[in-house]
Amino acid sequence: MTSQTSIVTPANPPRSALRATDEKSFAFTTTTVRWPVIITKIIDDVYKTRHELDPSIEFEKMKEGIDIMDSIALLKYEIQRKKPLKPIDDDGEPDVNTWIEVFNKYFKEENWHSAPWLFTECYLYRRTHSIFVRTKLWRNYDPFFRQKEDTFKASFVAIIELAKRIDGLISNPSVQGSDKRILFHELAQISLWGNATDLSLLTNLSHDDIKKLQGNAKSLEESEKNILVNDLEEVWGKLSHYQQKRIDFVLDNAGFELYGDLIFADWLIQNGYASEVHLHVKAIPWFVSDTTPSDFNWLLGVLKNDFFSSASSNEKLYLERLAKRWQGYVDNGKWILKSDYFWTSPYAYWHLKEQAPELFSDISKSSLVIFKGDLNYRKLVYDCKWPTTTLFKDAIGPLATEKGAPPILALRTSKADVIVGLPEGIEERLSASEEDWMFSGKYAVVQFSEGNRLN
Ligand SMILES: O=P(O)(O)OC[C@H]1O[C@](O)(CO)[C@@H](O)[C@@H]1O
Ligand SMILES: [Mg+2]
Ligand SMILES: [Mn+2]
Repeated sequence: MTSQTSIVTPANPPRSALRATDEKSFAFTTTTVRWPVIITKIIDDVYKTRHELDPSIEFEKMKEGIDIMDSIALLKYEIQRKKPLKPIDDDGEPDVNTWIEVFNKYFKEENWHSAPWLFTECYLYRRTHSIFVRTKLWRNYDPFFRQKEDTFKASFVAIIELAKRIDGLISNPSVQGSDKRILFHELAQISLWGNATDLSLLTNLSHDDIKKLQGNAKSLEESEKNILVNDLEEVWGKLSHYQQKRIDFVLDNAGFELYGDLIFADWLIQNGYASEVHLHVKAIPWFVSDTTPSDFNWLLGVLKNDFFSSASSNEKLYLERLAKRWQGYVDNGKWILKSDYFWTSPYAYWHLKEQAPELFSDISKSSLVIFKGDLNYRKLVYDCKWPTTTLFKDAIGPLATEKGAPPILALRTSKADVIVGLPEGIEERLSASEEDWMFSGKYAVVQFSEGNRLN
């Protein structure tokens, strides 16, 4: 066990790291069971795309497709045989030197199980990216796009419901002050539970989930019971006092989760709680479902088009109105899309200021930075074995205390075996009846840190 006073590095987190060497951990299940499935799906996807090509004109792309499938299969083999990690090949990407450096400094002697899980998992997606980026004709290919698109299609019912809901809220400005508080809770929860659609856990929206997302008071109450710590009321108390009115989202998954986040962002703008929303997305395909700039543009595009063929003309109207308003935010600079390579780096967010000073000073200007989803949470708390009663502020380290640290809100459904900030007794109570409570995605935490503003 490392102590908090020694220097924190990717190989030496503030507590001992989650690792696949612990066979009872979710890190182990992920490494041995979930990754092989995820990787096999990449191969299937490339196979499908390749099959649709015309050999008389796309011969070279077909040939490259075979090489890609080969390299991906080799990657799977390395993982399953617990092979040593190797440096990322110099693929010319803007972040490749960081990866090579971190590898050489800390992980040269490690294998797929011995290195911290946070590193191996990020490294897996960076290795995958490298395979595509080193080709000529598949450089910009996203092997997860097909899955993202399918899940979005399947979320049709909830998408229409939310479009109607936000339309009603916006065209009815007579909602009283006290109701705004309830709406804030509702929309933040839509954004929170949207994360349950994460593709890497291979889950899909069930009919019940969809109903929960429709936002009636009863279902809201019900899902609220599964939020183990909820700081939303504290954030609500501050929201109307914000001077800057800039809110940032460090986004997570594309498709339905992104849609729910944008519904929330739309409401914040319409009600004057934010005048600008900065949306941080991933620069490369990441953890299967994460939003890239092209996923964001795709979403705006399909809402405008006839993507949902089964929608009635009335339903299409709601979507069109919403899409037009959202496109307007983008065009007028109210929604600002950003993708910094730090978010897909091997570093936990304890290193944000040190590794990405410009990004740090940028988010310092925000009134509230909302971190979505499980991986962002793992990176905030350094993915290590904190006692579950550790204060959130302690677990996010420098991001709570450093000069300029902005107010932070984590909206996280719990899908990994790390969680902090729980009241005494919760861990014991849940562990007694649900072995998988920490990583099943059933429970959530909503945690706030006020940061250390300059003024
Ligand atoms: O999209 P999210 O919520 O960050 O979840 C990412 C998934 O990847 C992991 O972080 C690791 O596989 C899981 O814990 C989680 O299922
Ligand atoms: Mg995911
Ligand atoms: Mn994700």
